[in-house]
Amino acid sequence: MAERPYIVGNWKMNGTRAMLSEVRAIDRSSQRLMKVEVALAPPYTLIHAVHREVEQIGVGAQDCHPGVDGANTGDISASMVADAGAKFVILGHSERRENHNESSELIRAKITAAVEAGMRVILCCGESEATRDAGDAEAFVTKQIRESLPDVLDNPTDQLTVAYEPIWAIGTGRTPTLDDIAAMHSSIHSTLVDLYGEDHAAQVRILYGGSVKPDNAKELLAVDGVGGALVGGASLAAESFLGIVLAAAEAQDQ
Ligand SMILES: O=C(CO)COP(=O)(O)O
Repeated sequence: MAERPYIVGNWKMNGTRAMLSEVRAIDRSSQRLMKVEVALAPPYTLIHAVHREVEQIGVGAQDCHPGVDGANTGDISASMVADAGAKFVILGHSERRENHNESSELIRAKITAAVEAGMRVILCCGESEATRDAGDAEAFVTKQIRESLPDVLDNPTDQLTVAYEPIWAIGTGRTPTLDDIAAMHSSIHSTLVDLYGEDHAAQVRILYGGSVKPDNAKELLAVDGVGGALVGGASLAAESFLGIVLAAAEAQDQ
């Protein structure tokens, strides 16, 4: 991978202001790990507070509405999260696809809105266990990526990160084999080459997500084509998240 590994914490529906002390600890320690790019995606309610707290690490959102403004009670637009301090948005997470019936078409509209608001996007993709067992995982993920990416990405190098998160590995303590991860990341890279050409695709980091912990991070991050990790549960405490950041720095040295 061309760039530094990228370790992103997705706090999901967790976190109150009491957790800002964890953010401070993550930020201050990440200062010593210049080899790794670190970011957190807290819930909307904490984006601004986290943004004000950090000096070294990035801050992002977990979603945005595809519209610009208007009568959408309870929704938050891309420019609103950008105004709160977010520099990127996670889109297409399987929890949103499942719990909110988000289609690839809607995700495409959200990516467009995020990019137009000047933000980077982490596009999530990943198959269910049934799809993997049927031998269709790579075809499924390729289709998800092709259908979710809009034409507006004129500069994917700066605008896009892809996160491969097999649904059955999220929050379960299970992970694919290292060979399966390598094969999927290679397949995703090929899709990006088809879409954007070799030079651009080489710069788009492909993260792995799903039960990344301090004790498995080093081997997962050493897999060919893995450019970082999208971390759920283990990002909620500074100690475990920093363990993963440290593993990324070590994997980089090897
Ligand atoms: O969904 C994830 C990150 O977006 C992964 O969650 P866990 O790390 O808790 O498995």
